[in-house]
Amino acid sequence: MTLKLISHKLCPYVQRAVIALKEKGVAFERIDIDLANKPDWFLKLSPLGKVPVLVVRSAESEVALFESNVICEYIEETQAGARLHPADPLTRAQHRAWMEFGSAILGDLWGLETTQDAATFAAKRDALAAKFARVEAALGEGPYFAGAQFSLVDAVFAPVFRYFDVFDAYGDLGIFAATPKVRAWRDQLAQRPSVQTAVGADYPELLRAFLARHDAYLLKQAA
Ligand SMILES: N[C@@H](CCC(=O)N[C@@H](CS)C(=O)NCC(=O)O)C(=O)O
Repeated sequence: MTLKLISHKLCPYVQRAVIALKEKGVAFERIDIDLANKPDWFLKLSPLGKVPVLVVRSAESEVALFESNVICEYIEETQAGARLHPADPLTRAQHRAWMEFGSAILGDLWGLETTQDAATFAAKRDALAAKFARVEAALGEGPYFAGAQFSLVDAVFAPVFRYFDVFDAYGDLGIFAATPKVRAWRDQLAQRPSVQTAVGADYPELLRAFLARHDAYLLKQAA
């Protein structure tokens, strides 16, 4: 079986799949596409025209999986290596719920990036801080979401935090001020090799250029 991940260099949903594959030590091919100019072959594979897509090829078939959390689950179920889900069904279900929460937070983050006025920016920032307060309440003693064991919840949140690394360069957004456990978790994830290598060295530069294209309030604040 071969695995091919259709990717975009900035996409946090792609990164969670990359982190899961790297944590498992699985070989895969990564193909970056331009989302502003999607190739026809990609549009045929991806029903919503979104990355990531994982193309699973065997002697019998070639299947294109979409939806990042589904891709992570498939990787966990089929690949050897470290277990990225807890064995207990109830705890596993809780983990899946927090993986969904990680996607919801990304939606809020997207709103923050593309906001162009101060009042909307402040409201969105506060909404995001409130969501991280819920994460704070769910965290234990660390270092990872579930304690000592790195899990798919960590794979989902690591790229969320990585976005903030770039925002931090533009001043403290105040989002993590009241969430010390989230801050410690974020610092821990930043040291994980799978997380560090999930994006290229050009990531910060590409993200800044992306924000500039969206005329983000965030960048104006820094000017
Ligand atoms: N629910 C999807 C979201 C993926 C997603 O939004 N990907 C973005 C890039 S980060 C995308 O492909 N956008 C292209 C578009 O919507 O045209 C998942 O979890 O895989």
